[in-house]
Amino acid sequence: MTDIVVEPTAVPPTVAAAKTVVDLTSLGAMLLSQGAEAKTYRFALNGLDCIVKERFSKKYRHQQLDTKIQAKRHLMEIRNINKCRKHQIPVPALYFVDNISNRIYMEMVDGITVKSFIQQQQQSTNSNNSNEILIKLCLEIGRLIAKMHDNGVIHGDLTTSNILLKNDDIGGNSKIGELLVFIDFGLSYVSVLVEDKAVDLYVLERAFLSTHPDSEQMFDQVIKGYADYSASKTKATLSKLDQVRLRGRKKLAFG
Ligand SMILES: Nc1ncnc2c1ncn2[C@@H]1O[C@H](COP(=O)(O)OP(=O)(O)OP(=O)(O)O)[C@@H](O)[C@H]1O
Repeated sequence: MTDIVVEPTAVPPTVAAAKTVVDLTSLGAMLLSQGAEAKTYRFALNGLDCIVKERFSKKYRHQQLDTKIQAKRHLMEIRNINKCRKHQIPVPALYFVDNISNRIYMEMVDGITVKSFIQQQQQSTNSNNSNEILIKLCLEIGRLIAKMHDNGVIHGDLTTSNILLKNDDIGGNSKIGELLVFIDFGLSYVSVLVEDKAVDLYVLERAFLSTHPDSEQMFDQVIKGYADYSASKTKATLSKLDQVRLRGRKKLAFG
């Protein structure tokens, strides 16, 4: 049986039906980054500026296992981006999905990572204004994560690199919350368990503290935003977070 791979180019379907997956760079895509599991390209999809995320094989893994893991992460990423979008949690729009090449063609967010933004603000000379902006930003991050959890989505890899901030006049910071976009849902899954929600927050806390010096107060604002979303819905998760932290400290101390 011949595999049919449909490439979203302007070529006629007879030409697009190919036995092998076409290298994106040969279609004019520009490689932006290569992570542990996927490559990210910038690509013009019939004139539409987009990002293509393509999962690649890990040669050290058993091939069948690798294919299974790739397919699962690809599927979870699509499913949970869609779920978030349905519930008005900001994520890129999905334009096209290819389940054979494991490629996701999505909206290109014109902006920077929250990681870079925090670093810029921490170096700013107007520290009062920067603090105010960072407080608003962190409150909103917390609120949106609570909303994601309330809708059953666990991100699985929350870091300040996996949240983007759209380019805008951030100096007029009243709408900073509207500029956030969550990406990288490859490790996401669906769960309503407080344990899973608490671990999701703990992963973000570790990322904050290891990436940004003196960020304890910023993370406190994330927690405040999370709690403010709905005290009744978030209370159990936040008390579980204390237990998860304790476990984390014991693990660090005793291995
Ligand atoms: N929709 C998007 N718009 C703009 N930039 C994006 C978008 N999606 C991803 N990127 C950029 O590509 C980078 C890698 O994307 P992503 O985190 O989804 O892939 P990844 O390979 O899983 O990364 P890593 O292994 O480093 O976690 C992001 O840090 C971001 O800079």
